[in-house]
Amino acid sequence: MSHIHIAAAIITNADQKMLLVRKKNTQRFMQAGGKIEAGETPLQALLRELDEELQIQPDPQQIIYHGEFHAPAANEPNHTVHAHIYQLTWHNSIHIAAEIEEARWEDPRQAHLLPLAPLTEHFILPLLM
Ligand SMILES: Nc1nc2c([nH]c(=O)n2[C@H]2C[C@H](O)[C@@H](COP(=O)(O)OP(=O)(O)OP(=O)(O)O)O2)c(=O)[nH]1
Repeated sequence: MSHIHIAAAIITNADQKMLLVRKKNTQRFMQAGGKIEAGETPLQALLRELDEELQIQPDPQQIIYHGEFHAPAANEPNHTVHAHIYQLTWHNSIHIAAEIEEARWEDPRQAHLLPLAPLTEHFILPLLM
């Protein structure tokens, strides 16, 4: 079993909805974020991914760290994600990159109705309940 190290974010808006993204050619919704590259801290990786995927540049001082969570990887069989999970609020617009097929603001109580990555289903939603 291989490990994928990622940094990902719980992003909520003024309506208490959470942002879920579905990447191109995949089925499951998950947190914005992605793989941590060599030489990057998890927070640096998060800020880079949020800029790349959503064109947002949140203030690092306003980002809360929840810790590291492990779950089966959504899109890569026989891989586990080791995810550094952060949380922030975002009240402005987002502009999704080509690698994101769909982004939606979802009520956390309704999110279980969507196909979700295991990390989101088993760790993120319980954090928000
Ligand atoms: N971003 C993100 N990835 C997740 C979550 N849950 C989960 O299993 N993953 C998995 C999906 C992928 O197998 C892996 C992230 O890889 P990715 O391909 O999206 O990352 P990346 O943007 O850095 O893209 P690349 O370098 O591979 O092109 O982690 C999640 O909530 N957010």
